[in-house]
Amino acid sequence: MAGKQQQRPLLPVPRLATADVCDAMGDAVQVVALPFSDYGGRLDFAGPVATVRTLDDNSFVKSMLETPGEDRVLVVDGGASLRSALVGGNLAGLGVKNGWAGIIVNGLVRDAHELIAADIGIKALGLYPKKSEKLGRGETGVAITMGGVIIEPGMWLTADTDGVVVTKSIPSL
Ligand SMILES: O=C([O-])CC(=O)C(=O)O
Repeated sequence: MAGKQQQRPLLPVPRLATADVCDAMGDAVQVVALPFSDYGGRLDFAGPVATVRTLDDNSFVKSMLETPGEDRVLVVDGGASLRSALVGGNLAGLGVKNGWAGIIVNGLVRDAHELIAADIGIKALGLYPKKSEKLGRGETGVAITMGGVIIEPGMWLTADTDGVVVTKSIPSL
């Protein structure tokens, strides 16, 4: 008897697909070309960008997530460091509580089982069990360069399982 074929779970249809944004807006779209994986409970998220730049210190990630998110996306340039996790279950929970749409980390995160249960988008380069320092290093509200793209606060970011794209303003398709 033939066994039942195992099917991969269906992905939700994005409200605004990054592929459609790319097709419709051409050169006005920049793809953040980094090998992100999804860790949050939301696979599909978008909003105005807020930025943090830091290295192995998540003080500013926390202080930003403590402010009202207003459906923004926090983009964290962690310098692609593989030495510590910049976001875990507590910070993800803060992001949910304060109304952030998502967190994108050019670096690592931890507490995968908590992140997946959090109603927020979280993309990062990978997982790592050790937390970062909290010594107040870093800056916020600055232009950052990630995946070959300059990302400035106030730009519009669209993310889904295909990837991450930024545009100067909200895409109109
Ligand atoms: O506290 C940290 O540095 C990161 C973390 O584990 C959390 O957000 O729960």
